[in-house]
This record gives sequence, C-alpha cells and structure tokens, in this order.
Amino acid sequence: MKPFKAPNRFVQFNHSHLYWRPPLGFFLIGSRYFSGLSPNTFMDVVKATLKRASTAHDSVAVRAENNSYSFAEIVSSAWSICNHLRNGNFKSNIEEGKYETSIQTNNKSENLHGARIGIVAKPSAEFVAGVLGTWLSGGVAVPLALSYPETELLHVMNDSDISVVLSTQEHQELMEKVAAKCSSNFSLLPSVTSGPANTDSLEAAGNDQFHLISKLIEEMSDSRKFEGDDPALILYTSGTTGKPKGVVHTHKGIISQVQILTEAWEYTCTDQVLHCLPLHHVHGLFNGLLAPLYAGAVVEFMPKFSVRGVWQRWRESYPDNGSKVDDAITLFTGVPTIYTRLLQGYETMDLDLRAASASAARQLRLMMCGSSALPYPIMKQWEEITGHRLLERYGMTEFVMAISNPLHGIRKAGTVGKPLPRVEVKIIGEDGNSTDGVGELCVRSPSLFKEYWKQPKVTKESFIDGGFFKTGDSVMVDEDGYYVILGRSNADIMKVGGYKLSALEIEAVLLEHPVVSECCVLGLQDKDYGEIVCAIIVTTENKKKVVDQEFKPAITLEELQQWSKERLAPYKIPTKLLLWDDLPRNAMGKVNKKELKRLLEN
Ligand SMILES: Nc1ncnc2c1ncn2[C@@H]1O[C@H](COP(=O)(O)OP(=O)(O)OP(=O)(O)O)[C@@H](O)[C@H]1O
Repeated sequence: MKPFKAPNRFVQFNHSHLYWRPPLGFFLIGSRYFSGLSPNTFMDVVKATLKRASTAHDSVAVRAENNSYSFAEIVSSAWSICNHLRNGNFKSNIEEGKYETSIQTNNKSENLHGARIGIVAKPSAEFVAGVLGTWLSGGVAVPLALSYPETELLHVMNDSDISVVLSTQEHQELMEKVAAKCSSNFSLLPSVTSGPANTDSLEAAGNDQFHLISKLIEEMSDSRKFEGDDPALILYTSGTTGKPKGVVHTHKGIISQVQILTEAWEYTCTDQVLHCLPLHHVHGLFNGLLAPLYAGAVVEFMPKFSVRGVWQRWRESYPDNGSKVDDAITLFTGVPTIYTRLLQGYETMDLDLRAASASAARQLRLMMCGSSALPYPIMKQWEEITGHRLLERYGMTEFVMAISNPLHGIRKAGTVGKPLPRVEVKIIGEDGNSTDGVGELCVRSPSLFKEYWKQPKVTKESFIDGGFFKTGDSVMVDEDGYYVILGRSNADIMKVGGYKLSALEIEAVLLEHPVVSECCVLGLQDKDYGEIVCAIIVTTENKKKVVDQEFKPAITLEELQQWSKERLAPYKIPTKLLLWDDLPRNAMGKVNKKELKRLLEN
C-alpha cells in the first residue's frame, strides 16, 4: 500500500517529459486530459488519462483511509472487475483479491449490453473502480445506499433487475442474503492496490505499470462497449415524494453534467476535495466525485462524516497563518445539516482552536451547499466565522444540477442563483402556460435523464412540450433574476384557508428564533381551513437542558406565535407546535414530509 502522501502535481520534475502540466489559463474543461478534442463519455476521459499515464507518472486521483490511488491503479482494478463481469464467472463466490488481475483479451467474453450491476461500498477507491469496471463491461451501474434497510434494498434491486451486486466484506453478509432473495449474484470487489508514490520508485517498478496501462488502452480502444445515448447509471430518488424511482442517466448526460459543473465552479487539477457525502445521490456522486475527477482534481474520501475530523483536516491543510501543505483541501461541499453540525462543533472548541479552525477554513477556495434549503442563520454564521458565503445551488436526481449561485459575483441568500451554462428553465402556472410569477419549475438540459426505469407512463407525464422536465418544485424569480425555491408542490406548499404558503419560507423565519435549532413546517389536514400550519421544532442544546430541569417547554405555541407576529403574515403563523428531540432525516439530511404528514394525521 502506498503511504498517504501529498499529490505531486505541484512538483516540477526534472524530466519535463514525465509530467505534463497544463498552462494556467488554458481553459479548464478536462484540461488535464484534452487539448481540443471533446470527450463523448466519461470513459473517453479515462482513456485519455491513461494515455497520458503511459508516458508520465499518473498522480493521485483518490485518497482514502491514509492511502493514495492513481487513476491508472483504479482503472486496472476496474479492468479486472470488467473481465470478471464479462466472463460471467461470478456464480461461485470469489474471495477478495482472487480476481484475475492480468489483462485478458477474451474474445469470447460478453459485453453486458446494459445489465444492471449494483454497487454497495462505502466511498472508496473500490467504489470508483466498481463504477468504471461496470462501464468498461458495457453494464449500467446502480449505486445502492449503504443506509437502505433490507426492504428498500429488495425494492430497488428487484425493480432494476440487478444481475450482480458488487460489494465489500463489510456488507457481505447482508448483501449475500439480499442478492439470494432477488436471484442476483454476489461478488466481492477486489481491493485497489496502490503502487509506489514517488517518481523514482515508479521508474524502478515502472515497466510493469506502463505495460499494463498500454494494454488497457489497447483493450479500451478495441472494444467500444457503448454509445453516448446508452444508459450508464440508475440512481434511485430518495422517495421524499413517493416510492423511490429509478432515474436512468446516459453516458452523454454524465459527461455533459461534469463539464457544466467544471466550467461553472472552475474545478481544476489543483483542487483537492474533502468528500463526506453518500455516493448513491447526485450531490456526492457528481458534484463531489465525477466532476472533480474529470477536472483532474484529487478526491479525498472521509466515508463517515465527522465534525472533528473535518475541522482537523482543514487545520492540517493550513497549519499556520498563511501556510498551506501540498495536500491541502481546497474544496468542500455539503448539505445544510453538515454545516449546522460543523457550527455546533466549532462552538465547543476553546478560543485557540476556534481561531486556528476559522483561519484554516477561510483559506479553502470554495465551499458549497445544497440538496435542501440552506437556512439563513446558518449561512450568516458560517460567513461570520469562515469568511465563506456558501455557494448554494439547486439540483435533482433527474437532471443533477440546474441552477447555481455564481462562483464570481453576488451569492444571494435565500436564492439558488441562475441557470447553469447550457441549462434552460421555465416556470409554468396551473394552466400549463409560462408565467413570470410563482409556478412549477421546468428544466431542459444536456444532463437530463433518459427515463424512469420501466416506467414509460410516468416518464411521459413528467415532460412537457419541447422536452422540458417538470420538477414538481414551486419557484419564483426575484428582481435580480435569481431563483427562489418555495418547495415541493406536493409536500412543502400548504393550502391554508385559501392561501398557498411555502413551508420553506416559514422554516427560514422560525430558524431565526434563538431557541430553534432545527425545524420542519408542514400542513396538516383541517376541516375548517383545509390545512393548518404545523411546526416541529428541535430546540438548542442549552435550552433543552434548562427545560429538562424545570419541566417546562423551551418554547410554547403562544410564545412562538407572539414572536412570529412581527415576522410573518397572520395566516403563516403556526397554529400547532411539536417539540421533538430530533428530526427524522435521510442520508442526505432531508425530512420526508409526506411520511411525517401521514404519521401525524393518523
Ligand atoms: N438548494 C436547494 N434549496 C431548496 N431545495 C432544494 C435545493 N436543492 C435541492 N432541493 C430539493 O431537493 C429536491 C431534489 O432532491 P432528490 O432528487 O434527492 O429528490 P427527493 O426530494 O429527495 O426524493 P424524491 O424525488 O424521491 O421525492 C429538489 O426537487 C428540491 O425540492
């Protein structure tokens, strides 16, 4: 195993032919790989990277658990996974590490022709190799959530007709059981082996590696397994608004999306991402992994999010005022609850540690937030401490990212910015016609999904004329052309006594109350008003302690209503209050309001 080591892309080698570094200013899209040609699929990017690696030392692409892995190392593991899948010998359980690691040119081996391959692994080099190996074999990757309970796993695996589940020892017991119930095969992912870290030893050990890479390129060029329009990925929606649906993305859609993100947020090969999100969701998979890899950045996985771990990693990156280590983190992206937790962690630090943490965080290039609405108090506090105004953006499983606040220019609180390059949007009213007011957001983008898996009727109903996808989100545009997300039409938009209210707007206000730490607003059925506004509140820790001692609630409905009077129109003020210890959130930190409503109304 290669020791954890700084990537050497900043190193100026003596032998200039060993390492090509794009001149600064050379435009960024895939600049590490392409000088003019435009890739059709992500695998073209991989091939170009390998070509470069055959004549140069390939620097670090992924770091995980104190190991560093180059693209070539990940791809050679992907290649053995591909052979394994194509040879169809997965019926017998293969022990970890016993995959055929040499390159086989097996003319009899089958292209998988779109067979679905489930991938269950924590964020790791093995996960990345699993996805690339699936693509190399002509299969469709289906990343499955580690947090899924068995019933949900069964639903997703049966729904997508998974042929083989690739997983690691950690999940072997559960996945073997589930695979057997779905008549799928189970196979262990081989460990990605990492080679020598420095150029000298690489040159010493070099011939084998270069030989391997040349063979990989040959194989990849020989056998074209898929076209741009072919399915590459099925991601399951979180099920916030119904049963999870399989969203099919094509190779072409994936490459378009990573190009869009690279361009908008100026990802480059000098970036190093600290990644602590799940990989079965677009935020973690595209924003945090595929787009950075495309740009040649390093992705460092922290598979289990840890508040102390994140702050510490930033402090290690920028140890003293102004100094920066070679493997310094430059990019971070998270959901709002991650930032809430980081702020809570910050508050428990002593003054010296706070100063060091804030100063380190300040030096990252970019910090982003999304997947659900970023509460204003969190954004404000984060900016006061770290100097970063979080870049909030809007996305969805079906088109990945569509709207974003700018990298340069004004990032407006409470908005998600403007459409990303090459993304078109329009708002339609209840009559289906375009409107300038509040309405449903529709998106047309090169990254739009192909279809819902095995659901042609639902797919058809989700599009309007001209190929715009109906998001189900209510939005409006402010005076500067920035988009404001009012929420899911069927979960966040409440109909109270004839008024249509946005739960997100009310949540944003309630979160400013000093005792409110988290909150969720939803409409509950009412015979007089249609719906009433119900607020579920988690109070701040200190208050809760006082409360426990005094046996009195941290806040009463009357107190909340009194406080709200100056901030909300009378019909928006909650008429029901529930105080909970925490909110039931999924892996992406989202509350399933439909399920909560069902629970509270029964
Ligand atoms: N910055 C943001 N602000 C507010 N809402 C956001 C933001 N980013 C994403 N969202 C919400 O997340 C939704 C997309 O998330 P995702 O595709 O995971 O679906 P889901 O709601 O979690 O699950 P399902 O599609 O199964 O209902 C968007 O439609 C929008 O409602």
